[in-house]
Amino acid sequence: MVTLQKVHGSENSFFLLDETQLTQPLTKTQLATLTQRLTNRHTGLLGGADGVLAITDAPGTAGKMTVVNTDGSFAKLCGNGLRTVARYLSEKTGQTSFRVHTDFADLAVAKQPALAVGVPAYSAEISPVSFAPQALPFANLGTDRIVDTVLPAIHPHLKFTAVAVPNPHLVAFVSKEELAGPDLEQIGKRLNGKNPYFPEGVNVTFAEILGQDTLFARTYERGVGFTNACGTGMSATTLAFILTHPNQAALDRVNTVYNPGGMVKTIVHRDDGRYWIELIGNATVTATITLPEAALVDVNLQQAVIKSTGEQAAYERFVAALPHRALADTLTEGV
Ligand SMILES: N[C@H](CCC[C@H](N)C(=O)O)C(=O)O
Repeated sequence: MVTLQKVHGSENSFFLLDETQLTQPLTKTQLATLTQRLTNRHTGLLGGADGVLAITDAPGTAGKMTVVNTDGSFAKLCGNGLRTVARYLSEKTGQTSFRVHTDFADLAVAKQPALAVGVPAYSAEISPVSFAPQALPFANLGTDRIVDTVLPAIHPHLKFTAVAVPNPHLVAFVSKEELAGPDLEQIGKRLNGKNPYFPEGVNVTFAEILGQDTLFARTYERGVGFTNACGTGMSATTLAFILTHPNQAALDRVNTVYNPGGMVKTIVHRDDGRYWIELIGNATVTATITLPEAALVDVNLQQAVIKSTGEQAAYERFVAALPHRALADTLTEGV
């Protein structure tokens, strides 16, 4: 038998699969097929999700995280997901501060004080960071560095910042009206379809500046579409905030980033000239799903036995007490 977890960070939800339970790891094709079925709002379980987080052994770290989007594409990183993987591996190994392996870096994670009763929290290192066109990649935009830059091919007046953390992000600071308007979806769909600018797609975030060190972020995700939160998106947005609004944000200072699913804290660090972002937020497990290994491999979900953990009620109490819920509630996606 195999047990998966339904998890979320800021209501950015995933199925977490520890593949070390399996007699042999899934192939990339099997993982992509499983993800497309399991996360589908109609054919999946528990109303679907925003992706699958697969854990495998990795020498020298507590484990490796692989991120699969709902469309079956693989992502270079997932910030909200990394916090839930950190919790899973912490509870599996008893460690509270360790590294998780990804194809691009071994990332530091740590258990943090709970955000509220019944709302466990973890921090996750978001890195490596690069502004280089080759890192996103982007092309045909008339520049090789996009920081606070108008890109007329994409929008007539918004100023964008493009950064890989290491998955690709395009960020713009907008008004409350723009945040809820049609442009984010239009740009997100266009740059994640066949286009000459971001050939591998890009996560697009619109953020409203609420005050010093305080943002509200909404993301149209590469390979997924709108989600309630995007951890790497909120991390990239905080870095862009510091670079483009230096009188309202600063390195090594705690930022609060609200999103339709809740809230995270971010701190941008710069060590030896290299940026990395510390992402702190909830790691909630809402259910466990148990089924025979053969059924999992064949994506035969009828035999799945689902058990609720009861944690979601505590998370909803925490979120209900947050400011900016009125704005969030107009933007929340089905979990
Ligand atoms: N869709 C993203 C991966 C998931 C990132 C997001 N869920 C996060 O929390 O960072 C991509 O393909 O780059």
